[in-house]
Amino acid sequence: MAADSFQERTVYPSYAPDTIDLFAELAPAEQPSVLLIVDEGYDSVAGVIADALGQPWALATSIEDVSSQERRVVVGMFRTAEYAENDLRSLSRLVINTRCVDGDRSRASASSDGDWCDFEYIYSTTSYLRRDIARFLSFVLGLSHHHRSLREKERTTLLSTTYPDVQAALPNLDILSVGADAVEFRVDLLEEQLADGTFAPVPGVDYVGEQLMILRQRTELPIIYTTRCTRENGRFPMEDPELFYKYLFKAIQWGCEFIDVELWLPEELRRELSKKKGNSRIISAFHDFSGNFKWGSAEAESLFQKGVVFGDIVKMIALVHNMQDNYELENFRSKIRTKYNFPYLSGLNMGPAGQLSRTLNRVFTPITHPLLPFTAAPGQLSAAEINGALHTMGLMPRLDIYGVGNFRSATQVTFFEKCFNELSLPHQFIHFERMPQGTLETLLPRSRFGGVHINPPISASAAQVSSLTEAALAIGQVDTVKVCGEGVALGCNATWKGIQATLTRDFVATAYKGRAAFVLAAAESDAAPAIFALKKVGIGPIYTVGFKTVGPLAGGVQPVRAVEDLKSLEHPFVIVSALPSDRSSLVGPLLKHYGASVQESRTRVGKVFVDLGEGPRRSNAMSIAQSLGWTAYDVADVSAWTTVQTFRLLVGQNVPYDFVRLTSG
Ligand SMILES: O=C1C[C@@](O)(C(=O)O)C[C@@H](O)[C@@H]1O
Repeated sequence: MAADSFQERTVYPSYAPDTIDLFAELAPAEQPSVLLIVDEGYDSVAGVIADALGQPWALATSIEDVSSQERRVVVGMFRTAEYAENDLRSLSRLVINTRCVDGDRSRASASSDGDWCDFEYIYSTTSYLRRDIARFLSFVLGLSHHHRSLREKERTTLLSTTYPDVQAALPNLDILSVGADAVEFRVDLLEEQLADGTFAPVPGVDYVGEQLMILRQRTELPIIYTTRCTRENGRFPMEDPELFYKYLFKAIQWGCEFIDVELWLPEELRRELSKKKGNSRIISAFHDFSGNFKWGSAEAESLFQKGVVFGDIVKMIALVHNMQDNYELENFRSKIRTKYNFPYLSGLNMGPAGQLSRTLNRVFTPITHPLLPFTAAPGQLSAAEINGALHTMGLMPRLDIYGVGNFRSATQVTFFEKCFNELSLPHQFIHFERMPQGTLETLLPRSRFGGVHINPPISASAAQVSSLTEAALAIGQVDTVKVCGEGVALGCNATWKGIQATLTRDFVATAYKGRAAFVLAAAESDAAPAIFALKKVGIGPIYTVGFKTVGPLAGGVQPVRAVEDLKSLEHPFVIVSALPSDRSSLVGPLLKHYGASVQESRTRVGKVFVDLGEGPRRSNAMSIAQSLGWTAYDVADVSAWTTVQTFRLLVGQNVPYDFVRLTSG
């Protein structure tokens, strides 16, 4: 990119609620063609990866073996096979080096050097393997939506962790990351203990990879990978810029969502990282600790111009001593928006005098937490402190957020109150058991009305809202009404998002592409969010049992009228049951019917069962599904993901799934 090409950058809408959801967006074009390099004795990872992708797999001992496989077959080739780097490239497959850190380390290979592989997957079989694999693959295949959903948020924050060993963060990570949109992994602060008891001056690549793996297994948040140099309040030595390149390039290969690239690094290195970044995004970072930095200077503007060449986000941070510097930063921020049309400036002042800027910045504001060992920079604030300050300044008015319905109401009230408390949000959660007709009309005009979550949902045609999201319209149901601007109420559906998040927790979206699904329900309305979610992941034919689909969701959906029909239908990859408890005994026989006939090949047993039914179940469908080797989720899994979505829609803040599970009992 030429030095002045920032003017040609794509500019994204600063705020667009989920109206941009289109079926085509998530449904991937085709199944990927993947080659895994595996160590002998560790080849079972190829089966797990293939299963997460919903593709068959095979092992190969030579390049010729790989070439003879169909492209959709995930091939695991032993590292010991004879091959040259060019051979790998000529296969036109996505090459992923795998590295297990369990057990006898001497048998596992060290981290790879160079770019002979596209990505490197570091794993441990002891816990969370499947969820971690699905997340990694979704990201490297470009199927994750972190960047898009961050773009859509009005304010984003990053949790600035400062651990010498991330293991120490794990017990508190769920609570630490309430309100955070990303977690910063400070590579330079890691302390690797060597065999002689001393600490490595720079943590080794293998150690860093393992620490990253541990962190990623415990948070669904995107990672910001940072190698902060000594001059900018970090510990990475500056003598050798190549060292930074080596570690940052590894971050790309490890599938980190964001990498922090310091602006002082030679242009060549920054260009190279930008060329190779794939789906990762670059944060161009500049810190000034001199205490003399002037936001109004020509230097500040030219630093921005330099940063934006290879930076998707530009971070500029200066140590200040005067309140005036905050006003100058705000002028600078608005100049960057108007003159360069660039909304992704993260501009901050460090030191106590700069704290105002930490409340006004909207892009990846670093946050600390009282449970962290120390703050990563002078003047850093917690999410609670920032929210408190915003409220005091009148920038975060107190809102009344309503919850309607009796199902799980007690836990929902507790959950919202806990989050408001933890984040020092000024809002109030008000709960009604029922919503008599006309309630919404009376709530909407109230000045403090901040939105409502309605369970069970109301019909989209009856919702008295200004507009509907595409999802709410197609599903025909509104479960959340949020306020977007004065007097504008948007009717949304969060349930389908909860179902979609559940479906893609252990499987990559491509696994669903073109495969069949069965949906069981007593009425279309009970199944509509599931059908929408299934269409979003590109599922093939959907067969319905117990109801018929009419209206916007009917395309590609076919009712099963008689048991004999089953013989002629494609075997399902997914079964979703939304049956009420008194009819839930229908599910078991269907699962058994297809469970017994899943042996298409030894590699394709992975199938998905989702039980959306509430209340006591007549059958133990979950255990039947699990005993047949299916991945099974119940309504509590879906509800937790739906709560994550609802909280985000209504309050604009992120809460981790595990925190929701924790607080919901
Ligand atoms: O760049 C930044 C911002 C920061 O320096 C701060 O001022 O909060 C903290 C660092 O961890 C982070 O990498």
